[in-house]
Amino acid sequence: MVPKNLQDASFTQSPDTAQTLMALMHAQSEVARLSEREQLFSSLLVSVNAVLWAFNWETRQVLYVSPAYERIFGRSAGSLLSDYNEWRDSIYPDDLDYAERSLAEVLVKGAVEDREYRIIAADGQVRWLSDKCFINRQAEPGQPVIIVGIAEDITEKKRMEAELQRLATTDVLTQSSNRRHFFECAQREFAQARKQGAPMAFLLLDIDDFKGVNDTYGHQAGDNVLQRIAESGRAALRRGDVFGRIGGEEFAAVFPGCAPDMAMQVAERLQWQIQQLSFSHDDQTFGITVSQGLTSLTPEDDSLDSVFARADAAMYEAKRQGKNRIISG
Ligand SMILES: Nc1nc2c(ncn2[C@@H]2O[C@H](COP(=O)(O)OP(=O)(O)OP(=O)(O)O)[C@@H](O)[C@H]2O)c(=O)[nH]1
Repeated sequence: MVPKNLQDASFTQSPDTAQTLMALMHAQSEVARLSEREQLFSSLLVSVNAVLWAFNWETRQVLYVSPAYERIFGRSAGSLLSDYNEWRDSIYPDDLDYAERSLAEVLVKGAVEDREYRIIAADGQVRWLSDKCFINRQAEPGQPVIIVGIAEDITEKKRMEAELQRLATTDVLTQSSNRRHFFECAQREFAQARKQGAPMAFLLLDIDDFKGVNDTYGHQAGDNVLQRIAESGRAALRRGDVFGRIGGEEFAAVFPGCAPDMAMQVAERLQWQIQQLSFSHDDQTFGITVSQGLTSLTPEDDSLDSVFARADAAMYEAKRQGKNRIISG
């Protein structure tokens, strides 16, 4: 029998017994060391906010999933271990095909580190995951293919990215596209229309005597006018149209697939809607008008610049002719 405290054991017995006791002491300290390490690993796995997982590709069995799975997915790890379809069921339906295809890619590539897809957590919330996966390199030849992975909740990062994108492309005052974003989108529509030989109309809109609005009613009232014009502009658009504020009191729109007479109808409706707007400042009410320059893509247009220049000239012609009108150029 091994003494209770091996350290205190007396070594007055035979050399064999002493050796056995030494081996037992060593084994005991090894067990203590391993159990310490296991505790360390398990506390690491609990605190890491990412799901570590292992998957047997051949048997389609989830072999291991770390505690963060239950936190992020809101589902039971036990159910996932007994049925891999639990994972498929939690994927956002539009992303399921991509998530499965990119998982299979790991067999060819050895590692897939740019997988991002959405899941629907048990509470109904949609979350974004970055789910990197790797072939287990330590497997012996002939052993089953094990895929290991680390899935991180990147919902907040995605939200911040979307917010940054919105801030970079939106005019703060009117919440319309800013100049740079408008022209990026317009350029894309121009290239598409040229490629397909489809019609496309371009509209420029400039508020009449806007300086007078600021001077008479104040900058705040001027800002309000800009916001209401932007609302009218957005309301006049169909899906796929592009609209933005491209200067102080200047707005622009692109109507892809829109023939000239249809574009004129849109501009006339917008002109009328803006004429109906009524603004009040202290006890005064006032209205505003706009001048619009309209043009359409021609076979000679080899860049958006020439389309823009024609719309600009038409808009200045509208100003020259007395404002509050639409000129087609
Ligand atoms: N309130 C407000 N005013 C702005 C903003 N950006 C530009 N403006 C003003 O827009 C006015 C533009 O004046 P002008 O270029 O003389 O044009 P206009 O008075 O509309 O004259 P026409 O274009 O000839 O009809 C200036 O008074 C600018 O200060 C803005 O963000 N808010």
